[in-house]
Amino acid sequence: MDQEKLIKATKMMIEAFGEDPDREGLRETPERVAKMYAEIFSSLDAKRPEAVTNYKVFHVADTPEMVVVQEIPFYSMCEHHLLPFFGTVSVAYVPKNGRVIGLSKIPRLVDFVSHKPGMQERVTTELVQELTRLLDPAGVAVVVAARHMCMEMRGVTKAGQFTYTSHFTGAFFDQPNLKQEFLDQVRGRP
Ligand SMILES: Nc1nc2c(ncn2[C@@H]2O[C@H](COP(=O)(O)OP(=O)(O)OP(=O)(O)O)[C@@H](O)[C@H]2O)c(=O)[nH]1
Ligand SMILES: [Zn+2]
Repeated sequence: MDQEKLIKATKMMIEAFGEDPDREGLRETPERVAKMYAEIFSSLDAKRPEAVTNYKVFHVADTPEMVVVQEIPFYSMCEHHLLPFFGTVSVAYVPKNGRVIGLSKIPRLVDFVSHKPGMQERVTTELVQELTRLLDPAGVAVVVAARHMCMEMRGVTKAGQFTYTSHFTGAFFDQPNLKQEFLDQVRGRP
């Protein structure tokens, strides 16, 4: 990420607001903002989740029916307004041939797909795609519940609403009872 450019752009924005970029409270703001974007858009630099951590696959003798990780908090930025959207992601997968992944890798994948400018729909589908690529499970289920600051602090200004998105593949798509079991676990828990 081009830190110099971000520093210059932030200074220009402060000037465009009609504010004084040299006043005490704002003097170091361009540097802070540049560092902040490097952090919250870290996936633009990493490009692939494997650049941040390994995604070792483990083998277990008895394959569980499904693995569920509930309500993983996430923060992202909408690409339309560069304002935050945030909430929780619940993820489940059905292992194939005893293949499982370290549990912490699922929140790490959530961070990877959300640390760039995006849309809630893409957080949802990219998470499914990455888990499928890394583990090749028999099915993946993802439900995202999020609040969008671009709908709360500006524009339509409707506060406190959750937007839900979901994506189901493989066994979750083919077997309605499995999908229902997952939904029963995450329902009403935004
Ligand atoms: N589908 C989807 N839309 C989003 C997401 N985040 C923001 N948006 C919407 O993106 C749209 C951008 O629409 P535009 O008409 O170009 O922007 P705008 O004039 O600022 O729209 P308003 O928000 O209605 O004032 C808005 O309707 C936002 O609510 C998201 O994650 N998914
Ligand atoms: Zn927006």
